[in-house]
Amino acid sequence: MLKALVTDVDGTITDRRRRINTAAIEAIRTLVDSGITVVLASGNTVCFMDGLCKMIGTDGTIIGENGGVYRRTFSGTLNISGDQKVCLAAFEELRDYFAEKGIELELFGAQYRFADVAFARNIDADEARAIIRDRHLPVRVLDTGFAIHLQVLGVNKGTALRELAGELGIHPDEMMAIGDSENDIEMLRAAGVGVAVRNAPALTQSAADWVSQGMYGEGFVEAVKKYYPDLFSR
Ligand SMILES: O=C(O)COP(=O)(O)O
Ligand SMILES: [Mg+2]
Repeated sequence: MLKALVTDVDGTITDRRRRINTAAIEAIRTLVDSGITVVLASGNTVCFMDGLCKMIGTDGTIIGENGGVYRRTFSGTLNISGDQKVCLAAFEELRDYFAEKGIELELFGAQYRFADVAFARNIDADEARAIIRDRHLPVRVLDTGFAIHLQVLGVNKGTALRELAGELGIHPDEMMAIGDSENDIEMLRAAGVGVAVRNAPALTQSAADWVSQGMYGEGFVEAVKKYYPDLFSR
């Protein structure tokens, strides 16, 4: 049996408007009560995810800031593998570029972030990518559908999944990962089983071993039932 489930949050256990799917919460609790480690893996901040883990009922093992941070259990040490200084320097270049066009970039949760930079989707991510490329800045632009993030190259949810697997004493092949967006691609590849929910873009779907029929939280529940049939047959 797959020993751990690593799940994205926004767009995977929530709908497009970020309302959490209550059947997904129930499914996660069934896994946790059966001894499966459930890891929430998001672009979001540690403090946001801590509250979410408490209320859903996991042990607080998380991957945050798109792999820039990860931690085993609520009381574990927070590992910071991103480099926020580099991301902030790139953000300043983007901020100045878009300011000249009369567009103001709105940072998300800056005071709560350790490793990456996130801001509102009021610009075209591809235009930001072109600026980053032209200026040879060592960051990647990620559009999650909920925010735009800047992350240093070589850090993503997949690298964090592998490192976390080491801390948990299990192999990535014994893990299942579920996601909905381009920030999930590496973790879908890194895990033994990678699942994309139906609302995921084509590139994310093609990185998955299996794609659900249902969208958002319904797709999540479908995947959990498919890969853990014994836990849901009663
Ligand atoms: O923080 C975001 O932009 C999206 O978060 P997610 O990785 O949970 O989908
Ligand atoms: Mg998502």
